[in-house]
Amino acid sequence: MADQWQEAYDFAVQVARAAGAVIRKAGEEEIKVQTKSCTVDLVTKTDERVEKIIIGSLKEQFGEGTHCFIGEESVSKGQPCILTDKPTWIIDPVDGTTNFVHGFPFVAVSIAFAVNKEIEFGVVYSCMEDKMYKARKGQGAFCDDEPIQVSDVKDIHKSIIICEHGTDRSPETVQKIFSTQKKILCIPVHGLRGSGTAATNMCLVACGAVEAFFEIGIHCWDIAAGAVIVREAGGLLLDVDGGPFDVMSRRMVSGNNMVIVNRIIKEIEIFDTVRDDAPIVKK
Ligand SMILES: O=P(O)(O)O[C@H]1[C@H](O)[C@@H](O)[C@H](O)[C@H](O)[C@@H]1O
Ligand SMILES: [Mg+2]
Repeated sequence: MADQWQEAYDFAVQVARAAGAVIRKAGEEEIKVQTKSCTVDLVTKTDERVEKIIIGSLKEQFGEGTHCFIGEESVSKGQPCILTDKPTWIIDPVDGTTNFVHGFPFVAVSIAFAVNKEIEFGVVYSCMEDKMYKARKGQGAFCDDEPIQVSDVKDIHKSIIICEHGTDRSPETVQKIFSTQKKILCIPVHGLRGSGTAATNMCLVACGAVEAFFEIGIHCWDIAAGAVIVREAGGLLLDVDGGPFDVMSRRMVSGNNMVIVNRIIKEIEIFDTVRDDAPIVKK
């Protein structure tokens, strides 16, 4: 049953586009900002509304009960964040909420679909740029229906690397993040960048605009769709310690080839995070 999930893939593209239109419209109105885990972890009514629209449409299309859902805002309200073998949608309704709040024009809808814990397809709609990135396992990666490919640069000195700062502002963590960035910048590389959305960053790796993107502290909904897009564009993903990529681990290096990725890994100062699927400890 080679094309078992084609309908779901096509539908995800449609849903992401519609969700992006809602975000664009909401960006023209007054945005009320609230916080989640800390004062720099922002959320808006649009994040919640768009997640409801996406999950509602998917349930209507595929039937309640047959598919599982992991959505950023549902998890923050206490829904489980466990990836099982069942068909599971992994959704970030607004990746780049801080950008959205500030009018910084990189905001993405990220929708991934996993079966047997493997990501079958991913859709990232960069809604302010109106760019639709998508990939299905074994079928290549696309931006607006044009095939995309990672860069062929092997010399780290000729690379651009994306790194983000995340939302953990403890001085020890910030120190490690800046120390890592300083070491990479001084290799030297051509430049460091960051769009403020992990999903978009991964698409920038996939289309060859940058050579690598790494982050500790991201969540499965930030990177699940991007992961299959990077792989299908010829890139690779690893854990920040060089081990296998684990979508629930909150750590990831994505890049165009092993030479670049291994060189980045050498410089990363790792700090602790709690896995997305860790049991919730009641206080
Ligand atoms: O919370 P949203 O969905 O906007 O996503 C996160 C980004 O994707 C990260 O790369 C980024 O570093 C931030 O942690 C940001 O929170
Ligand atoms: Mg996100």
